[in-house]
Amino acid sequence: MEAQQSPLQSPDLEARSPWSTHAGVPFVQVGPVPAAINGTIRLPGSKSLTNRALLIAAMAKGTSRIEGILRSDDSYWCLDALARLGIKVSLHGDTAEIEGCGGSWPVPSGELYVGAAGTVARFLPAMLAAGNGTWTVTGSKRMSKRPLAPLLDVLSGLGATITYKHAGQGLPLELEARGLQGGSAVLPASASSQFMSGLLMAASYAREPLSIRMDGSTVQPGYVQLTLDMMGDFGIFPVMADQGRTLHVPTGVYQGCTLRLEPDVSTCCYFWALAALTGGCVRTPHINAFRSRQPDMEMLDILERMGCTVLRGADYVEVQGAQRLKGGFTVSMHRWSDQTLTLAALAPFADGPITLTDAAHIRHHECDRISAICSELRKLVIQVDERPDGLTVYPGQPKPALVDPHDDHRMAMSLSLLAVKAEGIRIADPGCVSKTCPDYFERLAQLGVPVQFTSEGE
Ligand SMILES: O=C(O)C1=C[C@@H](OP(=O)(O)O)[C@@H](O)[C@H](O)C1
Ligand SMILES: C=C(OP(=O)(O)O)C(=O)O
Repeated sequence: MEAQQSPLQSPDLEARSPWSTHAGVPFVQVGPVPAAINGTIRLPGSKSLTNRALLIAAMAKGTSRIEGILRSDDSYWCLDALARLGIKVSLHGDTAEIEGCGGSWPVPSGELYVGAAGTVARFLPAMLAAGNGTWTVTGSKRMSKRPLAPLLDVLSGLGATITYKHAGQGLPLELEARGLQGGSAVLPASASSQFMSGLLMAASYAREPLSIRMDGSTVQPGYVQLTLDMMGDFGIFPVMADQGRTLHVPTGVYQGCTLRLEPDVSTCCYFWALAALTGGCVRTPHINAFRSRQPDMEMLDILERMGCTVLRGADYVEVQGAQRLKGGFTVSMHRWSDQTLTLAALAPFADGPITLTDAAHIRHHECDRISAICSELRKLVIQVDERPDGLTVYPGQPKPALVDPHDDHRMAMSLSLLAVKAEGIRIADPGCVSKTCPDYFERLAQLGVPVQFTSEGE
């Protein structure tokens, strides 16, 4: 029998794009798996790389060809905003050809909707501010509550005029752009690395060189490195100083180029976890295990620590599961916090408790992720201790329940991992995976995981 339920949160369906899946499907029942899961899974490009590449290509001089883009809600809203700005993009499957505007947006006014995409909400305002025009920027209900003020304060200091449409310094807002002055800026980076990435991407279009100092301890600094790498691909090379805390960005215009994007390592992690949980073997091609800079590559070290075998190649990663997963350790999630939920879902099946720390900022992601995963694990009768910056999950066998992903793709994908090893777990609102992996449940099914979409009462 399912445990007693609390009411489900209603998702913000306006943020689901034409690329989303499972509209109106209330539940999905996943698992249990009858045997080890073995297979090869080819995933599309990283969300982080896709939205960086699309936006930088739009600002560049000349045409860019971006191969292997992700087609999901987050990239849809990025492309939608670019179309409204007058950028010509042609899409052929997973290849985008983009005619860059060289820094002056062809349509200098209008309304731009960023959906629930943190990458678009934090990168686009900076890139708009580097041009000339007046735009209204709106986003999903949750995105309107997520932190944005530190970036907007710096953009105002550099020349933009920002008017907030609601109380507080967030979306929706009107941004009047007159180009960015150069000079120096101090950017608080402890709530999100995306502020720094956004400002960096726009900085070379300032009138003078801009030096940006990161204030406080930067969360997930690896994403700033991804930004610097992508800027380099388009010909702009900031210089680091002060042990990486300050970046000097020269003036200059991005040059259009051709790029093939690496698959999304954050999404790979769910499939690696599937191998770990079932004692199976999952291979993900086209990841360079020695050179990939995607922060969630750190998951592989933890899977090894849990007893899995990881094969690393120049063009693949393969994870082989363990007979019994090992626990009894603490991990700092400061550098790769998107996988906090994945580890919390693996933890009940380990032989000792697992403590996840240094992730207070994920309370401001797609939902309050620490509170949400604790509440859903408790519905499954798994013992958890919640702390301000993380949680401890104790070993246990999940009981049947209906669980709520809180309109968060990573909650849904992580809850599906718990369901793989238990009877009778249903997940509400399966379509929320569309933010980064619209065909997630179909991919599980292709690998042999029982997946059934159901409606109430079935
Ligand atoms: O720059 C990026 O592409 C991202 C940065 C991180 O966000 P925060 O630094 O806001 O935590 C990460 O969680 C997100 O999924 C992607
Ligand atoms: C935090 C995430 O996304 P966003 O880019 O919206 O911040 C995420 O994908 O886990």
